[in-house]
Order: sequence, then C-alpha cells, then structure tokens
Amino acid sequence: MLPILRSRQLAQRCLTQNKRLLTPYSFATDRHGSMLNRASPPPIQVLLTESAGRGVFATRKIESGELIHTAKPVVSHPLLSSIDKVCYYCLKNTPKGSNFEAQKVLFCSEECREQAKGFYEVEKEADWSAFIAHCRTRSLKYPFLAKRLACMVISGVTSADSLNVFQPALLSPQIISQYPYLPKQNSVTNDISQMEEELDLLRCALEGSGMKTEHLSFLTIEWYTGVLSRIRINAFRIELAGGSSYEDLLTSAYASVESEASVGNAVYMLPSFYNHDCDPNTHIVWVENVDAKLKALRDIEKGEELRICYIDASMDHDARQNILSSGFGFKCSCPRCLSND
Ligand SMILES: C[S@@+](CC[C@H](N)C(=O)[O-])C[C@H]1O[C@@H](n2cnc3c(N)ncnc32)[C@H](O)[C@@H]1O
Repeated sequence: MLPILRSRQLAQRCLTQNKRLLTPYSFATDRHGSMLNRASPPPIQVLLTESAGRGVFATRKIESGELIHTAKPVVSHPLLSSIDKVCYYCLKNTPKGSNFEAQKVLFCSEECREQAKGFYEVEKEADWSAFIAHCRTRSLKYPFLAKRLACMVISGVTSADSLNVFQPALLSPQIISQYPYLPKQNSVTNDISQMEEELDLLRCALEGSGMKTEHLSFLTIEWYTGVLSRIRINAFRIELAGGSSYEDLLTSAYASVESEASVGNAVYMLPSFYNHDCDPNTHIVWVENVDAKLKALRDIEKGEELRICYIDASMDHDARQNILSSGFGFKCSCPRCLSND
C-alpha cells in the first residue's frame, strides 16, 4: 500500500538520485487509467531503472509545486467503515439521504451512479453478507478491490488480466492481503487456504445471483492470488485532504497521520510505476475524491526519476527499513537511508 508523504520539512529537502535511463517501457492507458489532463501530455515517461524495476522519469524540467498529472483509478473501493459516508464510486464525502442513494450505498451524483453501472449492476444482484463478514472479522481491505474487479470483468468493462501490467508482490501469501500497518495483535494470517475460502465466498455470492458458470470461469485461485498480490504492492490508501491550496494539502495530509482519515483504497495505472524514496521529490494527493494528483515537491531536472514516499517518512531509519522490507519486499537504498538518517 502506498500512502502519502506527510512531512513539510521533507518536502523541502533536495536530494536527487541519478539513474541511468534504460529501455523505455511503453504503457497503455485504459479508460480507467487514463490521465485527466488531456490538453498536453504529462512531462514524464516510464523507463527501466537500474535496481528498482520500472520507474517514472521527467521528460523536461518540472517546477516545484507543479501539478505533474492527475489519474483516475483502475479500480477503487471504500473502506467498510466509510460505505455510509462516501460515494461508492468516487469516494467523495457524501451526506446520507442524498437523492442518489441506491440500496445500502451512496452515490454523490447521477454521473457517479451511471459510471458505477460497470460493476454495480452485477454486484447488487448478489448477497455479499458472508463475504463481507469474512473480511470484516479479519480486517481485510484488499478482497473488496478484487470483488469489484471481478464484477467489472463480468460486466465487460475491463478484462480479467487488467492488473497483469503491475508488479506482483514478492511476498509470502501470509502477508499478501494484509493491511501493512495493522498492529500485530490485530493481524490475521491470510494464507492460501484462507484466500481459497474468500474466493469461494466470492463465487458463491455471484452464483447465487444466477450468474452463469461460463461468466465466472476466470475466477480461479491463480487469478485471485495474482490480483491480490498486485493490489498488495500497488494499491494506495486514499486520504481526502479537502483543502484547495497546496499548503492546505500538505497541512491536512500531515494532520491525517493522527486521524487515520483513510476512506478507501485504489489502484492507478501511472502512479503505480512511481518508485519509493524516503526523501521524495513528488507527492500524491487526493483533494475531494479518488482522482489522484501528482505534484512536484521541489524542482526536478529533465531525466531525473520521480519518486514518492510509500510510508510515513517521519519514522526513523530502522522503522522505515523494516516496513519497506516486510511490507513491500525491498531494501531501501535511497540517499537518505544510505546516509543512515
Ligand atoms: C509500486 S511498485 C513501483 C513500480 C515498480 N518498480 C514496477 O516496475 O512496476 C513498487 C515496487 O517497486 C520496487 N521499488 C520501489 N521503490 C524501490 C526502491 N527505492 N528500491 C528498490 N525497489 C523499489 C519494489 O519492488 C516495490 O515492491
């Protein structure tokens, strides 16, 4: 899971990493992963790095504070605790009693209700109570993204392999579907047999709604574990900042460390190619809904890699290394870690 940078001081530091640019990686954006700003292409490209797989690089100088690009999610889902507070499609705060309510979920606008048809027409026919109870008792978030993706595949708005472009987690099955920052006493092992149980519950809900078996043939354990493993590494925790200025965004993002203001989770196309740095030059923020904004934290030179911070950068060296190693499967060798800061 990739949370947001919270520290104002860190935003001011200016360390860059010179990475040799290797083979360009050409990516395709689908209708969910497409960028909002179509007027001019964003000043970035995805290339191979020397040691961190693919990464995002500047194609021109980017000014501090510049909005680099925006992105819509490939798949998103509110937290169970937010279902009665935010739009079921775009995660915008939505007062109960809105005209756009549908059964037990809320939509902030007719447009979102329309957009949600891509999964909601399938989802609303099924009884999800057993699946929800399973996830609720284990504090699991990611299976809801897999469930929504499954409904999108069935209704034909996306393909079963739509997440295959993302790097899968090189982690044990035990932690693939875990929320990385759960306190130890709350953590529940989710091994393969538990994932099989989840998949059974997902299938049963869909079969119970009268769905034909041939429409569910993609729901294999390989599909489910592959999807969860990619979600595990590439999903962002959405925290709505709600401010309008850049300063507001930084301040409210910082405040949200205390309040754990997460409203949901989402996977994006381009943002998922950003690598991590404990002293990042780029920041991802959400203002009022799930649409992500990537902003420069300082001047970035042409050819420089753009990196965001996946964790709470205010933690000390050892804590950061531990989380990145156990939660993301890599040893961080950013300049800040190398200097033992
Ligand atoms: C969200 S993905 C970033 C894009 C990824 N490099 C790719 O090729 O798809 C996160 C993964 O990238 C790699 N990664 C990100 N930041 C890294 C870093 N600072 N050092 C080493 N590997 C890193 C790790 O394998 C991590 O699990």
